[in-house]
Amino acid sequence: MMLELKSLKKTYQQGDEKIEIYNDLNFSLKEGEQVAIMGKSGAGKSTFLSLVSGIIKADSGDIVLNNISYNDLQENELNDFRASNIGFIFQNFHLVSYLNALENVMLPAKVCGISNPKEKAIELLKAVGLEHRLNHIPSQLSGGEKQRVAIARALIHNPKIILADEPSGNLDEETGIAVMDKLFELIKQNNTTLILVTHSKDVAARCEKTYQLAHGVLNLC
Ligand SMILES: Nc1ncnc2c1ncn2[C@@H]1O[C@H](COP(=O)(O)OP(=O)(O)OP(=O)(O)O)[C@@H](O)[C@H]1O
Repeated sequence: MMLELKSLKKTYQQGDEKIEIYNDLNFSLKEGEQVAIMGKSGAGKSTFLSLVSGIIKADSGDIVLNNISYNDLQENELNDFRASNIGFIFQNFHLVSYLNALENVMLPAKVCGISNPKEKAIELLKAVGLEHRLNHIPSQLSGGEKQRVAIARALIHNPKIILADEPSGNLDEETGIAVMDKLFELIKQNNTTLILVTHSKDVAARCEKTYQLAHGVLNLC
């Protein structure tokens, strides 16, 4: 297995109250698999992605990605591991506002010390149809263009896995479809593993499997 979540327990403290999100969450994913996660608002989908990314810690249990156990890593090791192994695509794009499209895409490659970041970034921006927008900063790009920059950025360091949180959530239907077409084309080319959180059945249907998260359990649909 490429990714395993073993008996994860996660609670949040809200004032005096403890909210339990998962008590015993188990999940596994093979390399190159694409899965969608659906579920009601508040079910814990974003929490799931944050745990897999190592940004937040579980109360107990373990996550193993590519044979590396998160429990065995110090915080700085986990940060390095995340930077080189995981790509992110968010609903709100999360581009750096003062960097142009090319510089935004080059960022993860620079962090990971990948060679020829500029050539690779240009290649990916061409692949998402943005070769004419290399020098535009985010405020000069449309929503669909920003999301395509975010897709190029998520792929530049050849991550083992991409975590996408409502990647087409802020786009009109037609643009959302075009952006998803591009994402899936690139992911299949590179055999990249994908976990995609979405409220859209159409987007989920592009994945090989769909899980429903409810009451702290992931059920295959
Ligand atoms: N840092 C936090 N502190 C306290 N409670 C939190 C925190 N983050 C999330 N929660 C709570 O945990 C629950 C799960 O949140 P999460 O964002 O994972 O849900 P979600 O399934 O992604 O929801 P949505 O579809 O609305 O984005 C929610 O009830 C939320 O209020």
